[in-house]
Amino acid sequence: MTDRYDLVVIGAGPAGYTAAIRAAQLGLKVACVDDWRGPAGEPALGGTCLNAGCIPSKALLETSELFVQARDHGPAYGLRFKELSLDLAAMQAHKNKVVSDLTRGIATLFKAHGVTWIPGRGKLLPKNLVEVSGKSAQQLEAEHVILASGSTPVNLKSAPFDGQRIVDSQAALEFQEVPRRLGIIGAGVIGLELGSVWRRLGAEVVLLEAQETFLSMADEQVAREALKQFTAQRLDIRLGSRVLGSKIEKDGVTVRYQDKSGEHQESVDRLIVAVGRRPNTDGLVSDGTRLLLDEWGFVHVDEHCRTNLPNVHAVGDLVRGPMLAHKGMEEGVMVAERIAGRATAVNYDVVPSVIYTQPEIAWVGKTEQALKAAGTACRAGVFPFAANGRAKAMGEAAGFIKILADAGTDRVLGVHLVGPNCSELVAPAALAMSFGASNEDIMLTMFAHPTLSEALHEASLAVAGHAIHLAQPRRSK
Ligand SMILES: NC(=O)c1ccc[n+]([C@@H]2O[C@H](COP(=O)([O-])OP(=O)(O)OC[C@H]3O[C@@H](n4cnc5c(N)ncnc54)[C@H](O)[C@@H]3O)[C@@H](O)[C@H]2O)c1
Repeated sequence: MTDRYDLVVIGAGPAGYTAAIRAAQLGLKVACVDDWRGPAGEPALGGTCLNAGCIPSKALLETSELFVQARDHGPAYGLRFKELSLDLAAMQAHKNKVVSDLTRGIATLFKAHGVTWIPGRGKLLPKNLVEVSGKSAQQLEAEHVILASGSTPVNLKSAPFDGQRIVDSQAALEFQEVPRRLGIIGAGVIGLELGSVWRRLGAEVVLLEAQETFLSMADEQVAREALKQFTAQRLDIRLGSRVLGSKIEKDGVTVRYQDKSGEHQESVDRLIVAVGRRPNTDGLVSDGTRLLLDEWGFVHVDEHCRTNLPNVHAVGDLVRGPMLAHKGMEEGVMVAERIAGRATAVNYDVVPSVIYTQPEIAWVGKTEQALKAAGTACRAGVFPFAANGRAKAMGEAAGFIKILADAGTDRVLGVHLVGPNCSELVAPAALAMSFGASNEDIMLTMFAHPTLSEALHEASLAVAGHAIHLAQPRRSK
């Protein structure tokens, strides 16, 4: 028998489950097909983000940061304890509980909204039929289909995953002991976050990064400050290092790489490969279904996430743009609303990015170098956390907030942050930008004292040349 739905979503990561819930809220009959299996082989909702990415990594980042705070700063803050030790099994158990609570939460939300969850692998056939394989094998008829099958880590030929010594970002969350020496290929978002976790817990960490420029997607001033802080934490970041090959030994891995000075070799206990992710399009559609991909292998879509096939949309990591859960979620909402007849759009100019290291790195809008390259004249205001009372009280006064405003119109074009809680502080900046705020709008807003967010206010005053808590302000009216 073939069940009929208004909408079938393939993939229950943030983009897919959000689309399914929003469509159900709008009165559509919705099914969501997903093949993720949890640690005991049970079907689990939430995709990579909840099960093996954003959420578990944040649990480990939080605990490892608490450990460092207590070990390195506790005594200076007047905290005395006999001995601080790490119970890695308990740390992992905490992380696993956070994950299972949240994935079960999605199941509850599906139930509450009347979304039918079908565990199994979905494949799009011609005429919007969806074939589900696995235990619940069946065919579904769909008026609309949303493809949201996500992405998987890129496997390098020079260092292929073996699941034990050479691992991807998922396996790197499951280490049952702290590696003595950890190698990471790629000093991007994942490399830096996972490197931070294991460095804080005592591992020596070497990151091999092919690019000569550190964090080339970030504002240069932010990247420079972050590199300074990470180097002080003894994250050994080697830029311009191209991996040539690797060899798994009895008790570790040897990596061969090349930089300007020649060929080198590095021996580590474990090697994490974090060189990007690729869209999951393998087996997503049948041979007879002519779904158009772009030149990088992403599903080709327009600004409203429409594919070349009638009534078939694609969202999240499967399509162009940054591979960020929140970008996928907004696309999911947009597509669900458009299917239900609303004229919703995503504002791709205001997508916040965050790297959850310590200090945290975040930005929204354009970098100073991108504005320069485009010939857009802008005014910059920078305010350091060293002059913010709350950051001082927290003992986390490194970093700054930088605002870039159009020199002619005063409109805020970019906000760049490095420092404590910047993952949260980027939200008011994104809010201001999504309302098309001018720098003066931020200047005229009252911020609570003493808070970290005052640094955002002071950065806006610095754009105009009169930050209150800067010793050497520019003279201005
Ligand atoms: N906090 C977050 O928002 C978050 C967290 C995790 C992942 N993600 C997303 O997931 C995706 C994947 O993350 P990622 O860190 O793997 O990718 P990334 O693109 O952020 O970083 C990969 C890095 O690997 C380098 N690289 C590529 N090939 C290499 C090679 N052969 N040798 C050495 N270096 C090499 C690249 O130059 C780049 O700096 C990204 O799009 C990222 O934005 C986001």
